[in-house]
Amino acid sequence: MTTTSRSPRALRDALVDRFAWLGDRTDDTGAADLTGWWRDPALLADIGPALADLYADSQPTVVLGPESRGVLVGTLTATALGVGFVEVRKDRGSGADSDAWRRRVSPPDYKDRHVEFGFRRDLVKAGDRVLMVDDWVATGATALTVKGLVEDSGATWIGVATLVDAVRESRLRRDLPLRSLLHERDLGWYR
Ligand SMILES: O=P(O)(O)OC[C@H]1O[C@H](OP(=O)(O)OP(=O)(O)O)[C@H](O)[C@@H]1O
Repeated sequence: MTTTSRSPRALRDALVDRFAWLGDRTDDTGAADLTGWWRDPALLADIGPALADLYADSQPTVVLGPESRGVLVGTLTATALGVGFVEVRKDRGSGADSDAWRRRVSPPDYKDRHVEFGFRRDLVKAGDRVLMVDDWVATGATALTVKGLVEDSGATWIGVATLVDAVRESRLRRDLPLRSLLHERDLGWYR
């Protein structure tokens, strides 16, 4: 267990309080303004430990976070766990070191995009136990693609910890598996 300064209920209330919707909400995460969460020092300190606690008994050896906000919340979580962190880069393109890079293209995400995700092969190895962390999960395209990359590497996949669960297919919660601090409906809007 890591340590948060407040109960899960109080943390959820603080996240809801600091959250804002922008625009007309037609753009899912594009209309969700999470920036208030990072501005509150006490909230910033609690987010990593709270995400880590979602998988308290799983003993990850590394945390993976996709660009861009997965890098922010993933780093907080890895720090709370005392393990290292791997950036999962998007649409990195080909480079001279392409053999060193593990890549997969996603199915359509919440913006109907096919995104290429990747990380350096030597950063995730067989024997690692991998926790993925992100701010928001909608279609699950990002999470499923990262899961595939981890399986390609021979490492053990634990699951996904996210701040907000906005999944459209509930089977994803079991299949990924996915655990969250908030559901989209806690933020005052639900399809
Ligand atoms: O479940 P999915 O449909 O895959 O959507 C979830 C992803 O979308 C958001 O990232 P976004 O693509 O907006 O990237 P950004 O953080 O770089 O803005 C969010 O941070 C997740 O990574």
